[in-house]
Amino acid sequence: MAEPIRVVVTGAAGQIAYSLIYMLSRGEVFGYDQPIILHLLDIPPMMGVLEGVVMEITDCALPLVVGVVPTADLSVAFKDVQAAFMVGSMPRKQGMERKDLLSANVKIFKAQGEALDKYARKDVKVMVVGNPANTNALMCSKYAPSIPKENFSAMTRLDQNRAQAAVANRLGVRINQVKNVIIWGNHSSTQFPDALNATVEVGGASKSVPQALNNDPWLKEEFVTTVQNRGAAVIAARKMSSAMSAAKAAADHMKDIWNGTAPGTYTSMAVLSDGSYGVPADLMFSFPVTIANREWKIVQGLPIDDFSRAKLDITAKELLEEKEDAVALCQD
Ligand SMILES: NC(=O)c1ccc[n+]([C@@H]2O[C@H](COP(=O)([O-])OP(=O)(O)OC[C@H]3O[C@@H](n4cnc5c(N)ncnc54)[C@H](O)[C@@H]3O)[C@@H](O)[C@H]2O)c1
Ligand SMILES: O=C(O)C[C@H](O)C(=O)O
Repeated sequence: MAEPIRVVVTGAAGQIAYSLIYMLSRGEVFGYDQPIILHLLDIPPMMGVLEGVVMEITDCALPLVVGVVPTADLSVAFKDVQAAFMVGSMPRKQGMERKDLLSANVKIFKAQGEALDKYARKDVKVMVVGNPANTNALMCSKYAPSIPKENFSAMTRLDQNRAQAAVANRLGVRINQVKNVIIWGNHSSTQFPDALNATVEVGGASKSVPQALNNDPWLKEEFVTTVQNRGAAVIAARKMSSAMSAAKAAADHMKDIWNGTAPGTYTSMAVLSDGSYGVPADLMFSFPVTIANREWKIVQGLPIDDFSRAKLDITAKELLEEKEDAVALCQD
């Protein structure tokens, strides 16, 4: 058996963690032969609840879990971790935009960035789930200067999964027949869900999604707004934000970092912009990426027409504003 790896989940007593921990513990992310030591971080008032989660992990009798470290201490939580799921933060309530959470949450990511810098392995892969995820990830990496910036990403995989499911549904095909749906920009209602470059497999042949849909106006209208507002729709229905689907997306995201993307396939994640597609540099912007050897590369050369250009610019502008606010908040 391989040596165990240390994996931290923050917000470990919360909703998303409750589903995510089980997926990690089953081997769905790091592999069915990879033992893990789970570091579970939450805040002091949640230690009693976290104790219950630890009891349940024990009672699941999962052979890959060779250690569990519940803690409210950042120096313990981040010590020697190789993978970090940064979930812990406040979720939004009905009527809020995700960026309304910036003042409540960004300082959490500043403090945890500093702790990652001090205690984690330098090759740690850090994915941010807590909202506003892109800007939290940017600030987390800024406060962890000894860890390569490329090791930080923020999750837009839930949006991608939503978009892929919506396209598959519209076409009446199975989810795995649809490939290369892209989420551009912010994990917010300004994101641009783009199926214009996506493909669908029908009867062994690959076809472009716009072609398969006969250039249905749905693709540039209802599809975009439905995916942009899906998080709010779940909150309106559940009175709580998405958790099972968010945990699944977090597992998908880290699994792709760990194992790479399949040939001919790309995935979306928010990574540090290098100016590709005219997006300002130094923003955590969701791009299509391919991954090999645990390193991502932004997919280059996709066609961007005037419609897409306008959408990319709107979401980049929002991220620039969030960054400015976050920098100011972290200086307080
Ligand atoms: N990126 C995405 O696609 C996506 C999807 C769903 C939810 N989210 C976000 O994920 C976050 C968590 O959602 P949830 O439903 O699990 O919320 P939750 O309230 O159920 O759980 C959050 C947990 O974080 C803990 N926490 C708060 N401050 C902390 C800190 N400083 N250190 C460690 N833990 C801390 C809380 O005590 C709580 O146990 C929210 O910000 C939510 O908006 C993001
Ligand atoms: O929408 C939210 O606030 C939660 C989450 O980011 C989601 O997309 O479901």
